[in-house]
Amino acid sequence: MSTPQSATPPFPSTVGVLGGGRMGAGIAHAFLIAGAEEVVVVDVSEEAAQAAAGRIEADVAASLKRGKIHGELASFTSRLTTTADVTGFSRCGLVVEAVPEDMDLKVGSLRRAEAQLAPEAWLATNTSSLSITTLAEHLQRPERFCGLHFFNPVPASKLVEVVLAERTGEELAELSPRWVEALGKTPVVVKDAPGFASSRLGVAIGLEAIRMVEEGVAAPADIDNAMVLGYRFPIGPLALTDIVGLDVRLGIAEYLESQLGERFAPPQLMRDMVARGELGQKSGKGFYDYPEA
Ligand SMILES: C[C@H](O)CC(=O)SCCNC(=O)CCNC(=O)[C@H](O)C(C)(C)COP(=O)(O)OP(=O)(O)OC[C@H]1O[C@@H](n2cnc3c(N)ncnc32)[C@H](O)[C@@H]1OP(=O)(O)O
Ligand SMILES: NC(=O)c1ccc[n+]([C@@H]2O[C@H](COP(=O)([O-])OP(=O)(O)OC[C@H]3O[C@@H](n4cnc5c(N)ncnc54)[C@H](O)[C@@H]3O)[C@@H](O)[C@H]2O)c1
Repeated sequence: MSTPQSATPPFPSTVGVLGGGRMGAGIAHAFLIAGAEEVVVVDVSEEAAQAAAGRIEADVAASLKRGKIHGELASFTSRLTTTADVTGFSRCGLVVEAVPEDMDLKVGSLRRAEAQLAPEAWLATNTSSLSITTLAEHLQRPERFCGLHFFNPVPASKLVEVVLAERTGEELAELSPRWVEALGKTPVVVKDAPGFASSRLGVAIGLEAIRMVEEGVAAPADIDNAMVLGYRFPIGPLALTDIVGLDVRLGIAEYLESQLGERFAPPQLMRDMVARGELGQKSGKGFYDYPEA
């Protein structure tokens, strides 16, 4: 996958990202390497904003090393602003929200972002599962809001789900898939439904794999190998849960349980691991160990 770098990308020239964690950093990286004039990442504190800058720089450096993009590191990072000051969004034509998967937190964060935006600017959420229609009910301009669901790891993923809510306007429905294509990715347009087209299936497999560990059916590596070698998954469901983050998947599962019933009830083992801080790759321990984290 090589990313096009056109002089005038068909997305707003200044893009904001709210929450510069695993996904926010990836989203910032995607817009930077596709030619955004400026990407403004707002996180909860100056310290968190600094950490976001480090993640984005590492993503850009990895893409350079892999030969996916060309040029000096500074030619990308000089277009990046990371800050705790949400007023930076006032110069953005599009803001993508990527704070943790919690309805109340997302509502508050989206409202805070929208309050800074020019009336003609667009707003999107990277939620994995939450109802875009419900989120939109809390906004002043629901017609300028949609879901842009990026996949992890963003630099390696070719997919973005575009989720259209009941009140998403026609102009945004037309524009948003074109933005995704300009990032060198493929848009899949889905109706607003819990877990959309992807998380509902992906989380179901991940939760079942955790229940199998809980029941002692097989060791994590054997469950993963069964799916990698038997079903040709690129990575096993437990290794993937470690990459996504157990806390992230727990948030998604809790919401899907509330909407779709007990088949999405998070296993006790998952709750216990999250309570112990075993969040996967980012914390150094999940179903596997990551000594370098
Ligand atoms: C929870 C949410 O709501 C939804 C989600 O996001 S769920 C998670 C979905 N994600 C997945 O299922 C991930 C599936 N697994 C994978 O894609 C792969 O296993 C993996 C990319 C994680 C690692 O793959 P692996 O083979 O070990 O690494 P590697 O061979 O180096 O990379 C595979 C491809 O990704 C590219 N890539 C990986 N990291 C990259 C990076 N940082 N920058 C640019 N490209 C990268 C590689 O260049 C390679 O592409 P190529 O074949 O065109 O050269
Ligand atoms: N991890 C994944 O694989 C994945 C994939 C696709 C979508 N998502 C979704 O993306 C979102 C973020 O997930 P993540 O994995 O990047 O989480 P993360 O924990 O890595 O990052 C969250 C970031 O948000 C920041 N934050 C918290 N509260 C904030 C606030 N009030 N204002 C601004 N920033 C705030 C945190 O400091 C952190 O930097 C979630 O909705 C998740 O469901 C995650």
